Amino acid sequence: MKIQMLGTGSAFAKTFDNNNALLTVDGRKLMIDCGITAPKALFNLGYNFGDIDALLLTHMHADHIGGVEEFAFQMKFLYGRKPLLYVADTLVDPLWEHSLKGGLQQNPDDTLADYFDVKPLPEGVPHELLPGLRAELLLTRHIPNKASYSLLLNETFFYSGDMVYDPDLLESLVNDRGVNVIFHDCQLHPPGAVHACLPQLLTLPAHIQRFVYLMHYGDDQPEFVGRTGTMRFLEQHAIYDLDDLTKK
Ligand SMILES: Nc1ccn([C@@H]2O[C@@H]3COP(=O)(O)O[C@H]3[C@H]2O)c(=O)n1
Ligand SMILES: [Zn+2]
Ligand SMILES: [Zn+2]
Repeated sequence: MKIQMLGTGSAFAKTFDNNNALLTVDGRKLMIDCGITAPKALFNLGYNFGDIDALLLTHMHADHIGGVEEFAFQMKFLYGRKPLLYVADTLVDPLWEHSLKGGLQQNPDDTLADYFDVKPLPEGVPHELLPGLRAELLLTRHIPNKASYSLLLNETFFYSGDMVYDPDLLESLVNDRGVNVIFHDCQLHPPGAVHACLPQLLTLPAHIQRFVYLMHYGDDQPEFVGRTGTMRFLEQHAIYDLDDLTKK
């Protein structure tokens, strides 16, 4: 599996694009989240929406879903096909009713299914998204009373949707489930009200920090290089082979 971050920025970052990712497995591509900057980021990297087989959404903030309307319209009117859309079963209805309907609805009975092959995912149940790519959604804490999901990919790769610091979860993923790569959102400055912040992540024990790669950071990230313990920053646009990350 290869993973390329289309962006590694926080919601308000301007020098980094939204924290969205492109996974390639056996020649097929799945996007994790599709924020406001995703259409331009894909274009700048030489891709287009026609290259994408499936989209997986973590939660309903614009840096994660703000590009979905363009994705849907391009697939319908430029590429003439419905991509797979994986989203938590609890978010299917709000995604359409609260975020997409205003732009995408053309006829009164239009739904998300007019644009996507919608695959609602229950929490905690592993599912094959593409051949060779399995995912389990984990409900993780982000905004009170607003569902947000993190991802356990192919059993050992944890990818945080936006989430607060949850050391118990990280400990149990590593100790009990064999997770050996953790991509984690990281707010550089405290307090970590809705995201884990760097001072909190720096308190993780060394045997966890060595698996952690930081993403979803602010524009002043360059000032923090070398100040992240044994955790490393992900670089947007770099292509990482998961096998290489697990060997480090
Ligand atoms: N209760 C909240 C809600 C939102 N926010 C900020 O708005 C951003 C929305 O995208 P995000 O990536 O989840 O990061 C959120 C916070 O920066 C915040 O700081 N506190
Ligand atoms: Zn975000
Ligand atoms: Zn968020």
